[in-house]
Amino acid sequence: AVVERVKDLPGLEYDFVIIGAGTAGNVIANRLTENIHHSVLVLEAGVSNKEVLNSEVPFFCPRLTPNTAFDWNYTTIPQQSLNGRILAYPRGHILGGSSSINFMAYTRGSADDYNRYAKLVKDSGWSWDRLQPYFRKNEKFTPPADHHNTRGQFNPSVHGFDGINSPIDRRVIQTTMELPHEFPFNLDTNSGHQLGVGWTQSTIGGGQRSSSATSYLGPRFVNRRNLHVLLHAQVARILRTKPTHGDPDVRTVEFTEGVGGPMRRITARKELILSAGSVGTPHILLNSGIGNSHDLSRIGIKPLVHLPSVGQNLSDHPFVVNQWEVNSSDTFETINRNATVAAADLQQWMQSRTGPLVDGTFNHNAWIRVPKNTTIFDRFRDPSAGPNTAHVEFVISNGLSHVPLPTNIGNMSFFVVSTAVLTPASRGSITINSTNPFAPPLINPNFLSSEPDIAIMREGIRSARRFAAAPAWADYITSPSSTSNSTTDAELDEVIRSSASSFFHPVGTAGMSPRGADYGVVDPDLRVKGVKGLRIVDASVLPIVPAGHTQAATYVFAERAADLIKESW
Ligand SMILES: Cc1cc2nc3c(=O)[nH]c(=O)nc-3n(C[C@H](O)[C@H](O)[C@H](O)COP(=O)(O)OP(=O)(O)OC[C@H]3O[C@@H](n4cnc5c(N)ncnc54)[C@H](O)[C@@H]3O)c2cc1C
Repeated sequence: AVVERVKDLPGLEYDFVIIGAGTAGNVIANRLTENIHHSVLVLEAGVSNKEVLNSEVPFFCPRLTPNTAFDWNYTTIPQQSLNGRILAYPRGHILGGSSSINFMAYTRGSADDYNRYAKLVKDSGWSWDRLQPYFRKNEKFTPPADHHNTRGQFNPSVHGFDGINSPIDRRVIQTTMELPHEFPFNLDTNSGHQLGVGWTQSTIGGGQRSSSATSYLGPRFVNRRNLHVLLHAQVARILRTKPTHGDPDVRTVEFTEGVGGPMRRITARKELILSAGSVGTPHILLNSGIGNSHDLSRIGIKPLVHLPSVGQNLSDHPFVVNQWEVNSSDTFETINRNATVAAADLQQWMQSRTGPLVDGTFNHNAWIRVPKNTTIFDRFRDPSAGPNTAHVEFVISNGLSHVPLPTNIGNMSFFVVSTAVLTPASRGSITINSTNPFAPPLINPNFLSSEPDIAIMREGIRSARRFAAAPAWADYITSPSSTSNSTTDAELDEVIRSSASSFFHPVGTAGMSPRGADYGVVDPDLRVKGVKGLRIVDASVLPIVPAGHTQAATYVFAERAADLIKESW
């Protein structure tokens, strides 16, 4: 059951206590309670996902962030390489975590990404091949609610089976035929061989969002007698359970009951599982004295374990929007600027889960490597996980998706290609500067601080311009891109530094490393180094960001983690 008060819980004794009912946390909650002898409590700071319309209606996903009740509403510190700008850094503050507020793209990255993880942590269990059963466990492939024919849009053999037709789809596919060398069509970019242009697969089913809350905590699971979820429970820190010899035993957690409510404590009988995400997880560890002891002592926090990698090694994807004016009004701007149109579409969605709102904000992604003739890698090591891994992604959209729309666009409509650097060399951090556990952490993605990142972004923008210059767009696009005057490296750099922002994919802040390594935060079985009774299962353990949106990797890591935990008990 999901409850809002401690008094509504059956008691305060649980085998496992999970911190964070997010993407990964709910996978663990579901899988551990398959065994009726295991009792689980999940502590979630955020609100219920029930009847949050913008979380249900796929097309309204951009309305969930930033600055809403469903977002932690974090901002970054000023970004040095982005002209000192401060960026919004959304994270889900709702049952389902970021899976309840994200843009729903389901992209696995490349096989290279996972094989690199296995190598980095010296555990072949995290390789692409060995993770296949978990990819399938995570997925129930369903036909889209717009009833379009999906033949030729994905490869059934690489998937689990337990309103597209946007007006630009035809032109995207035509581009793959006109420029097959740079933009080949790829039947299924989730097969491990990601390169090329493919149809987007999304965490949408029956015309509405599928999150970890609607799936892993669906009614038949959340009502298990051995599973309880407490909302509005914000965890402050993890505490030593009892004095022990050797590594401290840390199965006790301190949290508030309700916003600003009293502090409570609870101790897991078996294990505490930290699933608060790439920002929340290092934040809680640092509040608990688990981090760089010198830094923690300096701000007045008593160190418990010296783990200097906590909060470090943050990698995230920066992205830039490229837009071209078009001669059609059959674009997202029409829904986003016209409340009457939106209301009619919503009416249709409510009645039948059909119409334009059943899809997210893009139907195609392109995964590309920078051209072989660039000189970038004469000077820098290629940062990709392997030769079949993209450096750049295009997210191809039928218009601008954020509301409110910019005020300076009048009645214009656009074709939009967002370019993201998938293989960043920059590393950022999550740190704290307060002993108050509820003060927000300092978030520094440190975007584009490493030279190859900006060089790759430049190539991505040039490549997007070539895409839009294909004959397929000639009778549609009516003006050069908004940044077309910028062509030299220096001019492009200015466009990038003045407009890049987060693609929302931070990982690595509690990174996995080989057993016995003197860096990293968790071992390959996800146990926190130097303590007993605590594991981390969420995106923060991925050592490097994959060349894909991060929810698929998070789900799949969590599925395997659940098996590792079950094996131990
Ligand atoms: C706006 C946005 C768009 C995105 N779009 C996509 C996309 O299209 N495709 C994709 O693959 N990925 C996308 N992502 C990224 C993806 O959603 C995340 O990588 C993934 O969901 C992370 O899962 P997680 O389990 O690590 O963390 P989360 O799902 O964020 O879960 C963490 C949970 O812990 C809770 N929590 C945190 N701190 C505390 C505390 N102190 N006490 C109690 N509870 C706490 C949070 O409230 C949250 O519920 C997007 C993310 C955002 C924010």
